[in-house]
Formats: sequence, C-alpha cells, structure tokens
Amino acid sequence: MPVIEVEGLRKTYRDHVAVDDVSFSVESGEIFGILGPNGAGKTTTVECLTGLRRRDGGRVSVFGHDPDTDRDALRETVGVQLQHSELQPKMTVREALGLYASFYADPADPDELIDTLGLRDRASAYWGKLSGGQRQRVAIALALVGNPRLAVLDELTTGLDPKSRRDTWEVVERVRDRGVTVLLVTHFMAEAQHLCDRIAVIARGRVAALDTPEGLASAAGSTQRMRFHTTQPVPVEELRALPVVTEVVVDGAAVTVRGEGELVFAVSQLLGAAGVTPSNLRVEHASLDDAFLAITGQLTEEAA
Ligand SMILES: Nc1ncnc2c1ncn2[C@@H]1O[C@H](COP(=O)(O)OP(=O)(O)OP(=O)(O)O)[C@@H](O)[C@H]1O
Repeated sequence: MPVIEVEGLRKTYRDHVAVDDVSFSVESGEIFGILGPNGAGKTTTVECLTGLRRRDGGRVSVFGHDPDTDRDALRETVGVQLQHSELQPKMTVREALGLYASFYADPADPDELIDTLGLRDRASAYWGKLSGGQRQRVAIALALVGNPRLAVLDELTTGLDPKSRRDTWEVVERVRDRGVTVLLVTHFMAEAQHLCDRIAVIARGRVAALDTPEGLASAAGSTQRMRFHTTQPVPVEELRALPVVTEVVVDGAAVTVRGEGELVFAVSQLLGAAGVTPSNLRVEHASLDDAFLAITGQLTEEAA
C-alpha cells in the first residue's frame, strides 16, 4: 500500500485557488520530490497532507489515515520540517531535541541524532548562535526525533552554501537508508535530480508532470547542442542542410548548432571535410532544467 495517496486535492484561500487539482502517490522507502516555481502550491499541498491545513476538496490518505480527521494518528508516524523553523534563541540544540523527544511515545535517541546530523560540537550551543546550515540540520533532527516512518522536508537547503547543501543531502540519504520514506519540497533542480526517486512537478496548483528525474529529462526531448569557436568561414548552409540539424547560430567566432540523433558525428564530419577546426567544442544534452522549463514555462533558480 502506498504511504501517501492524494487524489484531486484542492485548497483555496478566499477566492485564490492555491491547489487546484493535485494527485500522486508515494511508495514506502521512496524519496519523492515536489518541485515547482514560487507560488505553485507546493507548501499548501504538504500542509494538507500533514494535517496543518484543511483541504477544500479531494481525497488524502497518509498511512491509511485522513489528515483532516485523524491528525492524532499521524503525529507519531510523520515528522515535519517546515520552512523557517524557529526556536527559543536561548535553547541549546540538545535541550531542543530532548524537549521534542518528550512529546513522543517512542522517540529516537537525541544524542544519536546529534551525531547523525553532524552536530556533536554544537550540541551545547544556543539556537540563536547557530549558522543557517546548522539550524537546518537541527530542524531535520527535530523532524526525525519522533522516529517517524515518513519525513516531510520543505525547502530543506534554501539559503545554504553549496557545502552545507551537499552535507544535508547526505543526511537525507542516510535517513532514507534507515527505511524512512521522504517527501521533499524543493526549488532546486540539482537537489531533485540528486536525491529523488520520482518527482512531481507542480505548476499553478496542478501536477504538470510526474516521473523519475531521468524520465522527465528524456521527455524534454533528445535535443543536443554543440557549441564551438572558429575563426574560419563556417559552411552554414551545408550545416543547415544536414537532416539532424535544426538550428545554426553564428555569433562572431562562436557557433551553436542544435539538433538530435547523430548530430555530433554529422557536424564533425562536415566541418572536417570543409577544413574547419573547431576549438572549445562542447556538447550539451537535454537536462532536467530543460524539462522544467518546457513543463512550467519558467527557469529554475539555478538556471535563471
Ligand atoms: N495563508 C495564505 N493565505 C492566502 N494565500 C496564500 C496563503 N498561503 C499561500 N498562499 C498563496 O497560495 C499560492 C500557493 O502558495 P504555496 O506557499 O503553497 O506555494 P509554494 O509552491 O510552496 O511557493 P514557494 O515555493 O514560494 O514557497 C500562492 O499564490 C500563495 O501566495
């Protein structure tokens, strides 16, 4: 049985439709990503799944419970890390974990979590004195202290530097290795690509695409782009006449050729025959970024 089943979820704020019609299911042991541009309805969706908001329509089941009517049943099994967690500035990391652990019947060992999350040397530090990355790790620890079977992590690494982001990814992978299902909300394509088994792309309150990262990228097409430099005359018309080529752009010494299939072979052969030697040759394939752009009409933060 899936851990999460959502069918036709709808949520409005007064007359504003935040989530229009969202359906997906999450299997046990998956890292499932919800990816989408700002305001797409991602946070509202996870808030409806965790019982923090009441939906206006549709069906939601988490471990067989309806979060609207059965919130208490989910308290012990679902750990939630929401955007912008705040604690008392004068509470230490160990105190916060101890306090949160006391809310649960069968909590995780706070000291073990402190180690897992790489917080050993900050365990006695005040929340108010922690860096952004350390706070994020504490927030994840708090989401895990109840020994949940499902961890919901919203905007896990927003505001973190690249090193802290990678460290946090490792933590999430370790959490999954312990058998916890992870629902991850993110803006970041690289994060979704690195961590997620499957991704639902949400745009304007609807699921615009749902697939593995590889599946989403390949649905964006088999487009390839060759870029190179040359000061020699480029046989533009012959290049355009190649069946695998869709576009040729020459900008001074910079040449871009788009196409598909055996593009690299066909273009290299033609340039060789014309006596043109390309330098700085680069070949790019359709990526998850291209897929996101095609699906949502927007660039991700990293690509923008
Ligand atoms: N409490 C609220 N009252 C009114 N409108 C809201 C409220 N919360 C969210 N919205 C609106 O609902 C829409 C969806 O918001 P939501 O926060 O779910 O999107 P999101 O995809 O998580 O965005 P972001 O990536 O910016 O966090 C947005 O247009 C937002 O302005």
